[in-house]
Amino acid sequence: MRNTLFIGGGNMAYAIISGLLNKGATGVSLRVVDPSEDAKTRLTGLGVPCSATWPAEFECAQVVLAVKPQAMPDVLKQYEAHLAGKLLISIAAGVSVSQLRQWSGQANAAVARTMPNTPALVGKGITGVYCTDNCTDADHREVESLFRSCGEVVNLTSEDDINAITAISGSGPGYVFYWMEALAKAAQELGFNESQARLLVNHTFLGSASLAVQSDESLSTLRERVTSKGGTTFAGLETLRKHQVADGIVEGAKAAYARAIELQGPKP
Ligand SMILES: NC(=O)C1=CN([C@@H]2O[C@H](COP(=O)(O)OP(=O)(O)OC[C@H]3O[C@@H](n4cnc5c(N)ncnc54)[C@H](O)[C@@H]3O)[C@@H](O)[C@H]2O)C=CC1
Ligand SMILES: O=C(O)[C@@H]1CCC=N1
Repeated sequence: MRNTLFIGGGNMAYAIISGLLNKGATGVSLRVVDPSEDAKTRLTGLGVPCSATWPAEFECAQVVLAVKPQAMPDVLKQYEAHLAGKLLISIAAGVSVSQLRQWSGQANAAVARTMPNTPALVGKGITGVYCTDNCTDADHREVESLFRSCGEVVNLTSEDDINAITAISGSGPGYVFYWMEALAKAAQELGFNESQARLLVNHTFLGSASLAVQSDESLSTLRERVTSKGGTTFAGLETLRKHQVADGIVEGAKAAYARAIELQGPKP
């Protein structure tokens, strides 16, 4: 693995770095630049040096851009002098390749625009990867192995697919936790205490997702297997349908996609 500098050491950088360390990378090949004391404490705890300014002594051919989309223009301007000739690996939602090139002052930068998700923290993430044409085969391999260390990788050939994947798997854990919270609330209303409710919900989602991963059958078939005619699941699902829950999920994902496009701004 190449030496890699992370710009931004917040939640996602922490998740990816944890994955890399779990797969055998060492703090020697990684650095983080982040002015936040919190980030420094957490990353130092992992054995990865984190400094408030660019670590001049650290040589690297690639940087991971892991700051908030709104901070990206200023951050790229701030570090412009250090970025020349480096592979830029962005994880930011709704920040386009052309914006990254413009703000970093490198019209021809090799860029990997990616979209991971928070389950990366436990090695169960999924990351969409789009590489510009001027990325080398070695660049592709580096980016893929970076994200394979924290889960699955899906290679994409169109940049817009990154916005679509943001709406599905990037934001997806947010929708899943929203649903889990609601089911845990129902469990408590039916008399379970908080920790029992959490256990029941955690294992219902974990078990269902594991079953779906291991099964060749469609999601509809798996759902039908649970649903006895005139039984309890049928009653539950009928009520979900009456409340148009499926439509709400589809509309929610579309709203996330629209927001990714909006963050990206007009095409140059
Ligand atoms: N949280 C999520 O589920 C996902 C987030 N992303 C993307 O990851 C990026 C980071 O998100 P989070 O980690 O959630 O945010 P975060 O707020 O936890 O981390 C951002 C970090 O950037 C640091 N930072 C701010 N200004 C800086 C500067 N000038 N130089 C260096 N570091 C600076 C902050 O101190 C902070 O630690 C965003 O662009 C987001 O779109 C992508 C996939 C999933
Ligand atoms: O909500 C966001 O904008 C980021 C990107 C995907 C997940 N979290």
